[in-house]
Amino acid sequence: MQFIRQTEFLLYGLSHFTKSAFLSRKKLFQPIPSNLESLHCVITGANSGIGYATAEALAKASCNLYLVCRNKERGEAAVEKLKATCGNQRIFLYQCDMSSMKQVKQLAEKLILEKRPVNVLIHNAGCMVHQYQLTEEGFETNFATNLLSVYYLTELLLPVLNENGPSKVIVVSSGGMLTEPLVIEDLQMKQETFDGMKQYARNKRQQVALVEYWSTKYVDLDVSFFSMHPGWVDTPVVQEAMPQFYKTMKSRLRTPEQGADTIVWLATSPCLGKENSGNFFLDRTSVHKHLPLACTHYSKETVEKLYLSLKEMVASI
Ligand SMILES: NC(=O)c1ccc[n+]([C@@H]2O[C@H](COP(=O)([O-])OP(=O)(O)OC[C@H]3O[C@@H](n4cnc5c(N)ncnc54)[C@H](O)[C@@H]3O)[C@@H](O)[C@H]2O)c1
Repeated sequence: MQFIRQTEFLLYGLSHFTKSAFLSRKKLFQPIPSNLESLHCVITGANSGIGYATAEALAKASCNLYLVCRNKERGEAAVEKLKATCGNQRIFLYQCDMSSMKQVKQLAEKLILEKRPVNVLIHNAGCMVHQYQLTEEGFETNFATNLLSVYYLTELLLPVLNENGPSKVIVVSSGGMLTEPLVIEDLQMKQETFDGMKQYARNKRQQVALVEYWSTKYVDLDVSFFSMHPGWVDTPVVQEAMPQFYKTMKSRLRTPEQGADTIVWLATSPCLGKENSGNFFLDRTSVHKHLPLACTHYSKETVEKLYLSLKEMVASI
């Protein structure tokens, strides 16, 4: 089955995730407006790659930005560069290691205390760590960064998002999730040989399922939920974590700006709301979450179990 999934994924990716696929679809895209002062956007992992390109496009669109970065110096450099190049002074830095739930909680508390009227939450920070590595709190690192923090920060900021609605939660997932079914047991891969790439793809599938779940659970809140795939993009994470893929695909990879395009569109388009909540996007289009032969479908009950496991894990933080 894994062979079928990988082959199907590769063929689909070569025709949909490359730079040329983006350029052919871009012809239909409308420009992003430049007067979006009413948007208050939190972006995690905002000092490099797709996160930085997202911040740059939103800064040019006059949005208020709260950049969440792990490293203070790199975060400050990103803020200064954005202010200088975009002529937007409403850009603020929040230092947070997203693999630490304690820090994620402090981040949410700070945003609430400072009364930041957040109405867009972009979960962009992500990692693919190949070694089995635990955080200080005892969580496997990929799981903590890619999934648990996404769950936790969203839940903590929901009251703020609702109060300042219509709001959007955007999760930067990955097409790699198409190669994995929804795993809800052994979330930290303790019971099998650790495989960082597999864990990353599982986390990305779990993100997509969680977004779907939130869209039905919080249907009465003034918040919509979206997941997306940026395409195959030339960024540090691809260079470092997937060197062979990077070497083979380098000339076909998208620029970070091209990868950020759908995130920026999701954040800024007034046409997106409850009717599209829970959907998975690629190149400004809602696309399917499963490959035809991959047998990756799951039930709502399964996602609910995942949700409850995550809830239990952060209960004592
Ligand atoms: N590049 C691609 O081809 C591709 C494809 C699919 C999905 N994605 C996703 O896009 C997102 C952005 O990745 P990118 O390609 O721009 O790579 P990147 O390495 O440039 O960006 C990842 C960002 O996340 C931050 N980050 C990682 N761990 C963190 C932590 N514990 N706390 C705070 N920040 C942390 C990094 O510092 C970095 O700024 C990721 O979620 C990634 O999974 C990328």
